[in-house]
Amino acid sequence: MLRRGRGASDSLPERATSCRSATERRGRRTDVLMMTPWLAPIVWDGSFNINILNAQFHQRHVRIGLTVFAIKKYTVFMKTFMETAEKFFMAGHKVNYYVFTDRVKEMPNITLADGRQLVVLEVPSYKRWQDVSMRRMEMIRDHSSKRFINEVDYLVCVDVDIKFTDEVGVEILSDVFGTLHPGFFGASHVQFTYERRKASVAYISPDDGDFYYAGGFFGGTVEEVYKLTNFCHSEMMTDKGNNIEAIWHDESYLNKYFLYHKPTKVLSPEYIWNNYYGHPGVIRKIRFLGIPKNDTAIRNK
Ligand SMILES: CC(=O)N[C@H]1[C@@H](OP(=O)(O)OP(=O)(O)OC[C@H]2O[C@@H](n3ccc(=O)[nH]c3=O)[C@H](O)[C@@H]2O)O[C@H](CO)[C@H](O)[C@@H]1O
Ligand SMILES: [Mn+2]
Repeated sequence: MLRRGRGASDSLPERATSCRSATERRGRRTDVLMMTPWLAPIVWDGSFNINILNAQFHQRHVRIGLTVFAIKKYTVFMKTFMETAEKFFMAGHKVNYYVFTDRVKEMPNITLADGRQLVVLEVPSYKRWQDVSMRRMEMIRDHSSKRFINEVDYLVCVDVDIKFTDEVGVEILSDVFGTLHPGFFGASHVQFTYERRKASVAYISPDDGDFYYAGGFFGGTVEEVYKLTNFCHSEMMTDKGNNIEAIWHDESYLNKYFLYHKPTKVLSPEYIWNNYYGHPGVIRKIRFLGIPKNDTAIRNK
């Protein structure tokens, strides 16, 4: 029988306090922008309670696909990428690694935790590194409709020359999300390195723009990632037909997409940091860190 005496009501404040305490102990973030002007959350350390979020996503039995490309010499990054992902990426959830490569034999042999599997997808390579980078959009699009839609709920699409250095969990998941580029989160939109030549379909006027998003970390539901990658690939093909290529390749087209299709969640640069930018105080956690590479030694090889 349901008791409505003192005992029951006494336990309520206690439970409420324990839910609030994690955020309250750390204090509210007043040092960073926490919400976009279209009311999408911006995810910073201290802005969420991972236990509540984990419980919600476990209830939904969510399945997450992590797409990564290791074409030609970039296979050297795979071991560290996988080892650190096993430690920090979506621990405790169902994860499929989708690794696109032209060198299947060079894939590392790593023991995965329960509920996680590696799917190696053999794909062609391109001569120019810019084409390798840009064609990711086409390949993610094609596999989204053919395969990913049947296997996972969300896709997270990232660069390979990176390691996980702290937890990246379900707090990032939303219909469609992008990540603030570490070089521009404090900058004004006129300083963003959007494509500024009107001849390119990736052009963004100096009057426009919300944020500058990094090409190396975006995602969303499979349906939304299909729309995003389809847009970016089609726009790249239009430019190619007109003999123009946007200044920062896929990243420029991604920024154009997000200008007109606002992300439903925005990740702080904690999720794509690079030590090249030092260590400002607002970055309390570095979760995903670029590995310094010698571009001339590794690109186009
Ligand atoms: C962290 C970040 O935001 N990175 C973006 C940035 O440059 P990056 O300088 O980080 O580009 P990059 O050299 O890492 O290339 C992008 C990705 O393409 C793949 N790759 C590339 C070449 C190759 O031979 N083999 C291969 O596998 C690999 O997964 C790599 O991580 O700008 C690029 C476009 O200029 C992309 O938008 C990247 O996502
Ligand atoms: Mn990279």
